Amino acid sequence: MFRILPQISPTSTYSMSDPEQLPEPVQVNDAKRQKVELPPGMSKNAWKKLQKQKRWDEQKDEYRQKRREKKKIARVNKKLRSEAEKNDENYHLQAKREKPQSQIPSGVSVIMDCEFDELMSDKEIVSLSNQITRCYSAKRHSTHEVDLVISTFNKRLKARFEKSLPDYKLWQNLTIKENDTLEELLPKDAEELSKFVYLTADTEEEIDTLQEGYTYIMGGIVDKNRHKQLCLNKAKKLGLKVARLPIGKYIQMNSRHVLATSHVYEIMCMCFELNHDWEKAFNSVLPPRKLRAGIEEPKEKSDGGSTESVEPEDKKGEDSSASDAEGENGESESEPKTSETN
Ligand SMILES: C[S@@+](CC[C@H](N)C(=O)[O-])C[C@H]1O[C@@H](n2cnc3c(N)ncnc32)[C@H](O)[C@@H]1O
Repeated sequence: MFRILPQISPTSTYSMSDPEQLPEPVQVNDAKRQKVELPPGMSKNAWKKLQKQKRWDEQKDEYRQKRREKKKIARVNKKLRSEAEKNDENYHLQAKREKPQSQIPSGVSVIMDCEFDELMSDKEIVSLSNQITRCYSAKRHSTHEVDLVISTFNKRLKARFEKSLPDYKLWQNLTIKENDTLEELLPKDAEELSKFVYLTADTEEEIDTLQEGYTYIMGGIVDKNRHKQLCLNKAKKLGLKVARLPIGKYIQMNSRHVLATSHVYEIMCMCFELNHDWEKAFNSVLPPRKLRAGIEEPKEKSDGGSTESVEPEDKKGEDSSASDAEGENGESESEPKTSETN
């Protein structure tokens, strides 16, 4: 029930008690461009909100039922996948590794550039924090020392660690730069700068070997590739070389070649451990369900593709990654959205 109020303009002089003087209902176009009568006194926005609420009330049971079914299917699939992965030897290469007594210097450094706080949702920040934890674990278990620096470790990312993993301050062999941005960490000398390479899937330039004396930069962002060419453009602005991992050369994937940051770091560690055998390194890190054996790869769409990026699975007991926690469209079930435009 709503009270019908007349629309009063500053020049109106009619009396509220005289129904004869009430203004005519206003005609508006609804979303389907049909003319509908707007109750007098009700704004177009309020009317649209009300219609949306009505639609939601009518459809919510069906929506919830569908969501329950989808979750059930996802649970079954997850179980099947994890059983398949249990039997995959390559994938367990890295999981089975013991922490080495000492590490062989790799001569390579990695920077995770976390200057993208504003571009992520809270769930994506949680996922990124889980990825940093995975990188730290990979670093400690690697036979080779692959130096890792986390730059611009502040805002919600830092808050997440303070709240859920306060022990991170005791982590050794990982350099956390709270206030230094990537730009501030780069050398001013052009020759030195030429040994810094920003890794991105958005280039045709491909890495052959990880070169001693080089620093490889990874974008510390979880975005399901919403922000196309974000890191490529940042690298160009900073005058950095760019390169992608040689995925297509060695393996075939079910989805686009955009990997999660932690997978990229883990692959680099495994590459040293496996005598620069990229194929083995990819197979030991990427879950088998993401790989395709012997099937010809379809051409990627020129707009950057529409398939999902590959997120690492979160460990048991940790928060789920953004891709797991969100619905297919990243929406959550709640009231209908009211961000209508007029
Ligand atoms: C989830 S991706 C970020 C995607 C983001 N839209 C972008 O512009 O890069 C996280 C990071 O992992 C690294 N990465 C992902 N896939 C890669 C690939 N195929 N080759 C090289 N680096 C890759 C990049 O450094 C990238 O910034």
